[in-house]
Amino acid sequence: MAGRIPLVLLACGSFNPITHQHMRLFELARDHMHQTGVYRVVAGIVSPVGDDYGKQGLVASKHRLAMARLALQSSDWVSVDDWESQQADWTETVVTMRYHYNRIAAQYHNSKNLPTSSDAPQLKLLCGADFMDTFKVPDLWRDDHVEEVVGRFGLVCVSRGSLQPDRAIHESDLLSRHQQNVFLVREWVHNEISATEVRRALRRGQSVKYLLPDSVIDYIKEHNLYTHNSETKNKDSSDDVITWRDIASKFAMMARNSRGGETVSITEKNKEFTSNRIKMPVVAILSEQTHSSVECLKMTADYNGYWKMISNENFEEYLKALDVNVAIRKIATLLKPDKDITQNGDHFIIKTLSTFRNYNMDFVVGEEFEEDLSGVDDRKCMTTITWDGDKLVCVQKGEIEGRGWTHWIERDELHLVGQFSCISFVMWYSLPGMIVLHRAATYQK
Ligand SMILES: Nc1ncnc2c1ncn2[C@@H]1O[C@H](COP(=O)(O)OP(=O)(O)OP(=O)(O)O)[C@@H](O)[C@H]1O
Ligand SMILES: O=C(O)c1ccc[n+]([C@@H]2O[C@H](COP(=O)([O-])O)[C@@H](O)[C@H]2O)c1
Repeated sequence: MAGRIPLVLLACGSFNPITHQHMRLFELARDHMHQTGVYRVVAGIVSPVGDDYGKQGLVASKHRLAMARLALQSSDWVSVDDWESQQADWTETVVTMRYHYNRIAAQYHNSKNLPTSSDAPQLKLLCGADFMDTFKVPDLWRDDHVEEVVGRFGLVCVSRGSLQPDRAIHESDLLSRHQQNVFLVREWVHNEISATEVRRALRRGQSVKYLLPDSVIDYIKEHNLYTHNSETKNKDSSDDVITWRDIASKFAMMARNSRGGETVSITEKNKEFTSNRIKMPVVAILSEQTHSSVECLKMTADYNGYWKMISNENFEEYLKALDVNVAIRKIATLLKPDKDITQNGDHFIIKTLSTFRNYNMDFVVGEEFEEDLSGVDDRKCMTTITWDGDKLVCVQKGEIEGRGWTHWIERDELHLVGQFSCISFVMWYSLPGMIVLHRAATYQK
């Protein structure tokens, strides 16, 4: 590793409490940065946010620091730093980065026995994909701060669930401009440990063993940390106190966890909301203009997943009406194609997979595109998919009138109805591992 740039990774967050996955972030990031052939990771820092952050259920920083220290006893390169949490007010991330960068640079310059060829260490922010997604929440981050975080320092971002950080970069001019300084790390072992879920389990008296180190579990028990009472800390006392931070954290949580239907609704316009609970970098003024940005945060149902077909009604009739030849019809009706759906906001990739043929759709809701149905009935259509509430409604304009389909989710079942003028088919999918009883009558057209 001689000649490489020494690198320190800094992770900022609540760590409420620290989990195994927080620590995995460091290991994944270090491997990735070593693979670049450019960097040599020399240290990692966990920096828990101060108590003024005001996030729901945030226990005192002395406990979050103590738990992080216990957890990281097994690491010989990652440590916990209390500077951020000791500040009188909530501290913006870039301020924490500047502090650590200056501290590390001073140490480097004061060090007597440095090889002359040694480069000064760099500092990069380590985060999960949900953290990077919060950059786009209106008025949450100052643009010049994001510019400094990614431009001056740099970001190492680890994938989380179905969030697509490469798309977030593509859609942001600022992030695209500094793309060479944003390192995306793919976590192949999907690990959806979330501190929120850990706290929920603890409140319910359920086991969190193997999600957290035993020493942290013992600490939580000893100090009776995560209870129904602690979770109400910083909870809105009044419905009309809405801050951008509330919206941001709700948005990030929904993006990560939502399984349908959850929305952020702002009922009052042109009203100024200030928070007496947390120090805000901005005062959120919900004007007509910002109201519409909040509307953008609405999450519709989450279609992500690998869906197994469990029922298929009237499909042969439908294919027949589309003039699909008898041989293909026979094969198609014997198959049970699965749906592999990747959804990132309004961007969808729907793969229909079978042993005979695969059919892929890649679309953005609301944007018309030319759909080539080769392998289905070999026609072309101008296709637009729109939201009708939580339903995805597809209109396929072309030779056949009234052609289209509708997808929707009920509990853990995905439904598909395809139709044109007078004929329709119904398909029904479940996530693997679910036991679903077939109640055809309920779903007949
Ligand atoms: N399972 C995970 N995969 C990838 N990144 C994660 C994961 N859990 C946490 N992180 C990242 O760790 C950092 C600190 O996270 P934080 O303390 O907010 O924990 P969290 O599990 O995200 O909490 P919460 O459940 O309350 O949102 C953030 O950058 C976050 O994106
Ligand atoms: O610097 C900012 O403007 C800024 C805006 C929003 C969030 N942050 C930081 O991002 C982290 C988010 O942590 P969490 O637990 O809310 O996911 C936490 O360390 C915050 O201080 C920072």
